[in-house]
Amino acid sequence: MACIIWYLHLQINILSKFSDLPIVGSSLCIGVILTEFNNFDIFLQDSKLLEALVENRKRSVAYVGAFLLKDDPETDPSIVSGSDSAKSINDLKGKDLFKRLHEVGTLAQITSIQGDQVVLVGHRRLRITEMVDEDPLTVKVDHLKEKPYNKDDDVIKATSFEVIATLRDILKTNSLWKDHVQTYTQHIGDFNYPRLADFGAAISGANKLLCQQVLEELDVYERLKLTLELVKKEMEISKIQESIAKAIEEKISGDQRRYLLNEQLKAIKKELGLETDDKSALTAKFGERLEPKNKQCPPHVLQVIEEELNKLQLLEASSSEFNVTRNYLDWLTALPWGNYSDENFDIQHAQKILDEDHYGLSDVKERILEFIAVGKLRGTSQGKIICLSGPPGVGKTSVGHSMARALNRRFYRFSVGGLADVAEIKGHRRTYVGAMPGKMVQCLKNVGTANPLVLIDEIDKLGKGHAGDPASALLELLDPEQNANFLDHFLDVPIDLSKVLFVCTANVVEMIPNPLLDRMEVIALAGYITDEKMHIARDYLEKTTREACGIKSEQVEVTDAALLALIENYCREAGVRNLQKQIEKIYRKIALQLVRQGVTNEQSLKVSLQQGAKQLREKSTEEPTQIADDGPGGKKLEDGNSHERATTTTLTESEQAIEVSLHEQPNGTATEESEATSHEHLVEQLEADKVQPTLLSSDGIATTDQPVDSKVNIKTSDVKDVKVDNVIEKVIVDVSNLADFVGKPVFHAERIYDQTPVGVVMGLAWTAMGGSTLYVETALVEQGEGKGALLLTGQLGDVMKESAQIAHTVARAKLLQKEPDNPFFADSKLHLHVPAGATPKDGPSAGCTMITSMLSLAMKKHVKKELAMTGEVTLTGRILPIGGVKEKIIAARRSEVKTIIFPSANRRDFDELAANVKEGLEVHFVDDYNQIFELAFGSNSKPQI
Ligand SMILES: Nc1ncnc2c1ncn2[C@@H]1O[C@H](COP(=O)(O)OP(=O)(O)OP(=O)(O)O)[C@@H](O)[C@H]1O
Repeated sequence: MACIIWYLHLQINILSKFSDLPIVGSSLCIGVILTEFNNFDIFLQDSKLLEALVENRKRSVAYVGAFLLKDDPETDPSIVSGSDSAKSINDLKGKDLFKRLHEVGTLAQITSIQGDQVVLVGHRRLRITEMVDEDPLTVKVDHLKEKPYNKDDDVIKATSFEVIATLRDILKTNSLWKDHVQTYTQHIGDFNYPRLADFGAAISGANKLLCQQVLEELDVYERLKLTLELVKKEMEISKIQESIAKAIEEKISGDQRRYLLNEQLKAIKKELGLETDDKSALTAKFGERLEPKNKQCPPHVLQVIEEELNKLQLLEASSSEFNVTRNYLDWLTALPWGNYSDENFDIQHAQKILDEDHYGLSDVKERILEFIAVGKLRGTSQGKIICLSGPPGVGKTSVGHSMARALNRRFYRFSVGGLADVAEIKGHRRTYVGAMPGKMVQCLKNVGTANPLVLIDEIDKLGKGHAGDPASALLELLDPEQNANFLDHFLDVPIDLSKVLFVCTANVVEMIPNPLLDRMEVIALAGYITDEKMHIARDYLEKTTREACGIKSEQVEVTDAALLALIENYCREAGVRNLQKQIEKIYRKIALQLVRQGVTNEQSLKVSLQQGAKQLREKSTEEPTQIADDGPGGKKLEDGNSHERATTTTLTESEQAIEVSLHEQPNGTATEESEATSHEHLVEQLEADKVQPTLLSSDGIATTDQPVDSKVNIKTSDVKDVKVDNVIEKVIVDVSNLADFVGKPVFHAERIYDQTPVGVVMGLAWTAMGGSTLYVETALVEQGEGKGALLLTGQLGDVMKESAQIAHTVARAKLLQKEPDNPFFADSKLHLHVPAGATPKDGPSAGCTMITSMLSLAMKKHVKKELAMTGEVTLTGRILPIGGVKEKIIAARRSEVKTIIFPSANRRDFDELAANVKEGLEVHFVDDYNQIFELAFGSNSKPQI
């Protein structure tokens, strides 16, 4: 008992110290989980308590009691931290403190005291019985012992094992527990069940209230169960901790990996020069690009480039501004500053190239040569804008191309047909998203020289934009006065376009905006007459098409008659594009025909080759005798393979059948005897079939040559390599089979009448598609006094309608002059029609034709046969000039007109025409309608009865 008293005494002091423990925080748990295997540090703030402890220790009383406080905010979740109760814990003394203590606590040994730090080791359980002193709090206690238990109880054993196993598992996964491992392994022999339960609970890190439960539990089995619960919970926490750690580790390592890979990628890109974002790489790239043109590059451009490069360095690589600047620099450095191709002013060379590419067009070629000659004398060819005008397909674009070739300039073509946006020419401002420079800057970048030949196609079809006027922008571009400092909106630095040679093309010159037209040198390409088309077709179109189709000239023949028929019946327009299409059509069909033939040949060849090779191999093993070839050029048999290579004979069906029957000999091998018989039979068959073997050319197309004696070839084929002469299989396109290639004629003769009836006269018209003939027909609708009137049909435009009114008046005056008593016009309602009704027509040039048609009806006289006329008429009967003389003459020739009447003012145009265009025509030039009257109704014109 003395011992107990001693203990009690000690513990009174210790307990009083414990009143301070809540302040120290971590020491709270000590009150619950102190075991003799662990040391715990606590810090005491209560000086009185500390003094008492030091005093006790000096007296070798080194034991205290440690108790957990009730309602402690750290242990009891129902107490909100910072509340009044939590705050006042430090101030608790005496009874108040006593009431707040849990009854069961731990007897702890003080192992050291350093300042306010006290190190405790727990030993056994205590229960408070009564309070002895208030400050420091001193209490009486009972020592508690576990309830007796059966050491061999299986359930207790099993539970304890489970606790141990769980603790081991936790130790494996949780590194925090490693410190405890040592203690655990050191004292493993000292463990009994209650101590194991205490140890497990002490290191579990569970809630202190739960630990207090373990402390208060005196039943060993129950205590073990409680501990097991705590360590199992700990195990789960460990697992969660592990998975959290793993996930975080993965995330971190993933990020790190990505970072590393990115860095590597950057390094690789840089190494390969692909690094786009790298500013220094970009600067180096632009610098490198600019290096060769540095000297020729204008200083103002160099300055801008330098400024932009500096700006680029300051910009964030991911910013949009950076991309804009980079794009801008890209364009700026890509332009061929000061890089010119050497111009060739050699007239002979130019003539050669122009003749090489185009037939005829002598006047056009002459104009181009003149232009080059001027360039030679001046040393430069800029300053002029050439406009090639004419109907479609007359070669405007290709003449432009030839010009570039002749002058040794790079060629660039762009079409402005329907172009309505000025930005297409002048570029967009850089600030817009997706901004692009204009066509000219694109052209310069594309061609890589600063003096290309730029062909602006379809300039007459320029659109009218709501955002600016493209014609005005073109003016700035084309005008030699302005284009030395052409300013593209995107580029924003002046570019010198004065060295660029501009060639425009147009179908109708009148449609070109006047200020533009004013600056142009118009060269008209009128269209081709039949004779010219024949030459173009023969010497140019056919040749190029044949090559394009991979056909050899000896395989095809298109006769002159077929070509003529093609031109006259299918391709009557001014240009030759349609003619080109038709020729292509013919050649495509021929190509198909040849390939089909070639494929058949190839297949049958394979069969015969296999057969022949097999037979030869058999033969050469059985009968090595060499047999001379009796065909021309035959060779001695060397081996089966050489035979296989050389044999190129095609067999007919019957031949193949025999080959197959040979092949199907029993045992798979033909006997020598049966072979001999079979071959004889084969030869007979072939003779009967009149087989014409065809030789395949290297490209798989059957080539043709001389017919061969199939008997000789086949006879030798089983022992020798066969040398078969080619069979001619020329495809001939003639008038008779032309329709098989190009279908039925599309055009029928423009001539409706052989001899025009009374009231009908042939006129000549001009359209954007070239010239054409047209009839003006006048008929009487009704007659009666004062009924004179004029009805018009045939989709006539306003000008043509007016022209008809004028014609009516002039015709009336002329009739009055010629036949004063004839009241025809005053009393007749006339109907004037111009076929074809579906085609809109306009213009004043049919004036004289209309008058003649009306007079013919009035006087009931035919006009002269094969006569056509054109000319505008004034009210007084004067004849005014018209346009498109060449086109009209070409159209007249097509309609087999022999006599043409033109206004006198057009004589100059006529004289300029080539002799072959004028050939065989009787052309009259007139000033006044009276002259036409004489020519149309001359002495041989008789009134109709
Ligand atoms: N005199 C000629 N000699 C040889 N080939 C010609 C001749 N005239 C035109 N061609 C050929 O006719 C085809 C059409 O010519 P191109 O495309 O130049 O016509 P275009 O007048 O520019 O037509 P569009 O007004 O429709 O643009 C080209 O293949 C061209 O080579």
